[in-house]
Amino acid sequence: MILLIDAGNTRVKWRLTAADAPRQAIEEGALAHDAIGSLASLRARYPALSRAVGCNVAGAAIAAHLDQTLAGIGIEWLRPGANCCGVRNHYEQPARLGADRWAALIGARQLHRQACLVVTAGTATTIDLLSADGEFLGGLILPGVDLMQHALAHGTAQLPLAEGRFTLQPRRTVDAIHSGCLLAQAGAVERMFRQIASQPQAKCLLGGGAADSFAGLLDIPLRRVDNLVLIGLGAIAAAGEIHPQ
Ligand SMILES: Nc1ncnc2c1ncn2[C@@H]1O[C@H](COP(=O)(O)OP(=O)(O)O)[C@@H](O)[C@H]1O
Ligand SMILES: CC(C)(COP(=O)(O)O)[C@@H](O)C(=O)NCCC(=O)O
Ligand SMILES: [K+]
Repeated sequence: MILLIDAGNTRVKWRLTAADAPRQAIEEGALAHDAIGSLASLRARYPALSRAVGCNVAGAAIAAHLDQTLAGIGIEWLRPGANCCGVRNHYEQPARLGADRWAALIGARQLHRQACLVVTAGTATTIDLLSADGEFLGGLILPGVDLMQHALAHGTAQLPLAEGRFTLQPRRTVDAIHSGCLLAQAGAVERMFRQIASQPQAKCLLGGGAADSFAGLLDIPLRRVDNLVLIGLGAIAAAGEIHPQ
């Protein structure tokens, strides 16, 4: 039994799987950073749990807390490399790519073996290009929806942090902010998708906590897939492409 862990800047997503069936969740969940300790109960409830494979982009303190919580098992942390599970990493410095982005690309490759735009709407939004041959060609990082709205509220005198409604012709401040932040996300996605739109069966795979806030604005071939990172980690673990520390 393997515990897959995706430690993002807002939430830690986790999935317990059988070693030979990484896509079937025995149990899964998402935790706020201050609830990481609750993962310790999995060891008592699942004595067969023998491995943990994770990626962390939330900093060393979160990694240390997870390592401490799962000390009896030992977490094998993913470090992006040049190649893994049929995906080639064209980042100038491959190891500098976010491990979540790397795992999500590998997860996407498991699900769609044509040209693909891998979009994760998390704390930040990432928009990554994967060729039909599994080449990671590069991608964007932009503030997530929430971060955009917080930036406006904190960076200006008059803009509130308040819920607005989406409209194409906003006539209220809160709607202007909400609509601007959502269209910024959708615009970046649709603009990047143009690079692969003409390729056969090109598709956008969209996941992440904020995905549903703008998925409906996207006028491109789309598949909503949450937890691409966990799917990728499962594939990496099953392929033996992550090496115990
Ligand atoms: N229902 C929602 N509508 C819009 N944004 C949401 C919603 N639920 C969560 N979010 C946002 O999603 C982000 C967290 O998503 P997640 O994929 O867990 O991020 P990360 O991987 O960065 O931890 C946060 O910015 C949060 O505000
Ligand atoms: C861009 C990210 C912050 C996204 O993380 P998240 O929003 O999922 O917490 C993360 O992938 C990261 O820290 N990347 C490292 C820099 C890079 O990918 O170039
Ligand atoms: K930072």
